[in-house]
Amino acid sequence: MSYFDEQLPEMDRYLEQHASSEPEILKSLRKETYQKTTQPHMISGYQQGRFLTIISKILRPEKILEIGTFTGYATLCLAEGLPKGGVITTLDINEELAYLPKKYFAESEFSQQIDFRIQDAKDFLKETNETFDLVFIDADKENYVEYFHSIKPKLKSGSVVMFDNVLWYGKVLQENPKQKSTQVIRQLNELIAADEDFENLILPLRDGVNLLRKI
Ligand SMILES: C[S@@+](CC[C@H](N)C(=O)[O-])C[C@H]1O[C@@H](n2cnc3c(N)ncnc32)[C@H](O)[C@@H]1O
Repeated sequence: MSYFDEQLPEMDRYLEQHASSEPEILKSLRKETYQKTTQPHMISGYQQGRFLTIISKILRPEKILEIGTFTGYATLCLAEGLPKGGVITTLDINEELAYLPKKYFAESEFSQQIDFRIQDAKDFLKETNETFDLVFIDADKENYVEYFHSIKPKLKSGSVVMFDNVLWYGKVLQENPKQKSTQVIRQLNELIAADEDFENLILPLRDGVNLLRKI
């Protein structure tokens, strides 16, 4: 769900009409996500998907990490920017839904470059010694601050991190939020803004993307 989608649907349509078109495989995946899942709004979708692809194509990352695969829409968008030999590791804890991303990953031209794991991201980040050029974090909001601390040592100068949903449907403006997720997202945005190891900007794209570059 995007801000414009709710507030000014005609602007949302205008934005889509004036962006690059979505590859056919993503159209099918989006359709099947809406048919087969109970929370299809979690999908990144058209505009954010094109944004992820462009960032990935600019960076040409050897190693991408995605936290929160869901049906694999953003995974395939990010994979479009991988150079030959590059790999995207994507993590999710939902085993029941895994058949869907698996099917589309296998069909895609990136099947050999996608490392899809059913694993809790907190465990993965504790175990891995890898470093990443591009990271997309789009999972359990309550753990966003923990993800920020654990991803930091796994970045190089120039690595890019994107946290999704950092406007949290506008709830970040609440001064004393009761919801834990809102509290954590507010804390995350403050931590990032104060961290001199990064330059960042919150893009008001869909539900807000905090875009960080490690200095
Ligand atoms: C918003 S969806 C991801 C959407 C996807 N990135 C896309 O663009 O279409 C969030 C996903 O995070 C997964 N998730 C939640 N907690 C997680 C955790 N601790 N580790 C890995 N994945 C998790 C959920 O199962 C869910 O599929």
